[in-house]
Amino acid sequence: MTGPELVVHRDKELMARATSARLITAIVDAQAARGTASVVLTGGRNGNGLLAALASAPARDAVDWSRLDLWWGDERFLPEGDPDRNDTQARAALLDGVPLDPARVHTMPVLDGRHGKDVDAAADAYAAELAAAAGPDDEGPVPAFDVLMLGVGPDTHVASLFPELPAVRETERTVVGVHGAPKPPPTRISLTLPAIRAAREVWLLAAGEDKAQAVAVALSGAGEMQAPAAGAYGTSRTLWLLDEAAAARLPAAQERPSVS
Ligand SMILES: O=C1O[C@H](COP(=O)(O)O)[C@@H](O)[C@H](O)[C@H]1O
Repeated sequence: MTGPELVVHRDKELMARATSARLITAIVDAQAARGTASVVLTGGRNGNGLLAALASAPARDAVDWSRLDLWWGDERFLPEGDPDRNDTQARAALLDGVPLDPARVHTMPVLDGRHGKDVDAAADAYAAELAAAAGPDDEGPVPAFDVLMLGVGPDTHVASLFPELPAVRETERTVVGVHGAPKPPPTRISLTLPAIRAAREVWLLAAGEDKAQAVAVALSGAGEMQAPAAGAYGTSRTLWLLDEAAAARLPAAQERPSVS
């Protein structure tokens, strides 16, 4: 377990641009060290803002997109192409504009696809895909992702792990079907905390004053059942990337100077 490091940016636009630069560097470094890189994408406003910033960053050409594996931390269980799916939004923001290898874009299953309406079977299938990608050096049935990103919801949810729902209590499975999520749509697929914790680096993204309370709670010793974001950390690094509005309610001891 790694303790959280905080970086506070002036506003959400700057946060998105700085984080896209950080992600480019992380991918290039991983590709230089291991030949390939693996990144877990998040949905939501901050995740899509970051992808849009990356799309317009000149340094994006430093990435070898054909040697990048993309996974998702969670997905809204909706039909393929639905505008509310996280993968649809990620394609529009970035993925359709870069030369990825389609075989390395590991989207989560769709409603009415191979598993019909059975979200639990769909989650099991994604777990099997992750297990097949795990190598002998990886601990357990998930790859050691280079960077796993999580948008933090105003209720402290990350991925589709909502406070007090069974998914956040999962200790064995790496992917679960989520039923009755308080944020629409109610049926989702999510990585679990054990899968998230297999990542080398976990980056938690939060911008805007509606995230300030969640950030303060998660970073003030709350339990992961009440505040799932508190249970998300990486094996090498746990980085909270915030804007000033989201950092506004942190205790003074945790505040960091803004970067411009
Ligand atoms: O529904 C979801 O919400 C969270 C947070 O989204 P935000 O718009 O409040 O930033 C997101 O991280 C997750 O992937 C998504 O499915």
